[in-house]
Amino acid sequence: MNNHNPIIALDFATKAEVFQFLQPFNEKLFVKVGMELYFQEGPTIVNALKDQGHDVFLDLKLHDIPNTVKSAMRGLASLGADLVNVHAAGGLHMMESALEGLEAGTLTGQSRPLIIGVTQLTSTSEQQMKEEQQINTTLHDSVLHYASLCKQAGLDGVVCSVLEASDIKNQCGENFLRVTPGIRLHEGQGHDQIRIATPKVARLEGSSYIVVGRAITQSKNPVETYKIVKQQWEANE
Ligand SMILES: O=c1ccn([C@@H]2O[C@H](COP(=O)(O)O)[C@@H](O)[C@H]2O)c(=O)[nH]1
Repeated sequence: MNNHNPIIALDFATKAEVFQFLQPFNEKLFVKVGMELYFQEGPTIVNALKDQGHDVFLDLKLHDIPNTVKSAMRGLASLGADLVNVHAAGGLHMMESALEGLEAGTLTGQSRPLIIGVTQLTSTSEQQMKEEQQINTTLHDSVLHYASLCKQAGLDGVVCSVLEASDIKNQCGENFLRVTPGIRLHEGQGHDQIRIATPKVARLEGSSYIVVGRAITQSKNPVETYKIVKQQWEANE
């Protein structure tokens, strides 16, 4: 997996829309398949993207009882995705089971997909977390707590916002991945996201990977916007 490439969230409804979008790029990308696309197109969308040489993050955020998640991960392991995830809120046992399923389902000769845990969604605010989830701490501490739970379960990293990336790096180590959505080039374009940052801030704060959806997919010129995002993300200063 190439962490110089921003991960493009392919939040489209059909395979046709995806390949129309990808056609002008003419290069190997790191893309994310989420629920919208996977639930409509199924596993073949992962195979098709891999056949074109792209790295794939399969973002299905599994969250169920340990046995169900283990069996689901066993099935997902053979699809060829490079990165998969679960909700850390499912708990330590669920995350350990997810990892076991992934290891059991990985085909001989293939490497196991990396697995990360979603801490607090980047669309969640501290007030919302306190009122709706009844978690009585700061959002920052909740994210750090979930990160240490993910590490304890043997996961490879977390999904978090840029705002927590540097403290997770200090707490869990450089090699523990910080995958950060909620990326925007400009203020005031957050849509439903609450904890947002630019690609440049993500780099400075120690994100391992950035996930960028609408800023690229809904821009007038997605290839040009991708280049701007990548330049901010990669720049050596
Ligand atoms: O906490 C999370 C976890 C996952 N996502 C996903 O990332 C993209 C972000 O899309 P934008 O259009 O750049 O907002 C989207 O597919 C989410 O499902 C997230 O945003 N936050």
